Amino acid sequence: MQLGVIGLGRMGQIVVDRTLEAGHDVVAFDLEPEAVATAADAGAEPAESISDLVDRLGAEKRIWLMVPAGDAVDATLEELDGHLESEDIVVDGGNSYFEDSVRRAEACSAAYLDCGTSGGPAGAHLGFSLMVGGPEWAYDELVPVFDAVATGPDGHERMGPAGSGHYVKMIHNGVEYALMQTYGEGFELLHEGRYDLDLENVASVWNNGAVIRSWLLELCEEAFREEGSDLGDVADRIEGGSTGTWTVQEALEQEVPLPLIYTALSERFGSRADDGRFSRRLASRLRYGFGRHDVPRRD
Ligand SMILES: NC(=O)C1=CN([C@@H]2O[C@H](COP(=O)(O)OP(=O)(O)OC[C@H]3O[C@@H](n4cnc5c(N)ncnc54)[C@H](O)[C@@H]3O)[C@@H](O)[C@H]2O)C=CC1
Ligand SMILES: O=C(CO)[C@H](O)[C@H](O)COP(=O)(O)O
Repeated sequence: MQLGVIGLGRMGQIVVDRTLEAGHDVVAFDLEPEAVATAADAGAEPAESISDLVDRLGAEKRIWLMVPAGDAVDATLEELDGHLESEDIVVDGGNSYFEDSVRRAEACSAAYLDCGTSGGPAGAHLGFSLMVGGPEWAYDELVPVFDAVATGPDGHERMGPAGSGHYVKMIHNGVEYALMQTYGEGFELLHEGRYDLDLENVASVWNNGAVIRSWLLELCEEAFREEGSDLGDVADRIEGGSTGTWTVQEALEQEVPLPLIYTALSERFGSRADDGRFSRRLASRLRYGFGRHDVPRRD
């Protein structure tokens, strides 16, 4: 099969490599010429623009987008518009908002597959886990590519109609936030607690047979090995947050309680207060108000 890949960053390059390794042909484009050169070194046919990429693809075009979620997806689809027919297939493998994917599927002249992709660049050697939404015929047609990009045939599934792939990935990310938060809390208590513990050793022993073993826990072990038990100079600030925000918004709309995911998201927002949390400062001042307790002051 011949696949066009647009967006050759951390994730897109892996899509290129794995598709080539499985014996397929790849035509590759990115706004950054260096990224296109890297894909060409790996064996892909380089394209100079999106219309050049389209021209290099055969009659039935299969195109995988791996650009940042949001405007970049719309901009790419706008450029593809006019070059696509109903027998063509576009896959969006990024972390797009599922309602955007429903809208794009309706507007796109080709069959549109929204594909939630999990595994991250660090898991690429195993292949990804792919959650796909959209028309069944298009999913079936792309099975050889999904087999290549995923861990294998068990690493991808069609979830349902348009939007369902990105919907499942959005909630996956909410779970990811909460798991990271709970490992963080456990290790914080171990770090602050009664014993002087080597946290890499704790993570390692937990990863060998413990109920709570997982890939994220293996990554905790790696973090303590590389940064030390006190996490060295890693700052108390967590970026990201869009997929977790969408998960919480959806839960509010569906009236489904998910306090753990909400708390994990709140911790991220709280971590970004430059000057300490206003709410905690007010609570401290109120303790003086009612109890004449001392108020710790800034220097
Ligand atoms: N990094 C991760 O752990 C994961 C990322 N994702 C999602 O995959 C998508 C890509 O992520 P990354 O590869 O990490 O981002 P990245 O920032 O490493 O790569 C994005 C690439 O897209 C290119 N690009 C941007 N706009 C473009 C356009 N209009 N036309 C052509 N190329 C364009 C950029 O030049 C860049 O090379 C995002 O939606 C992200 O949320 C999904 C799962 C895991
Ligand atoms: O989808 C992913 C992992 O599964 C991406 O790494 C995503 O960026 C994680 O979300 P956030 O940036 O909000 O932490």
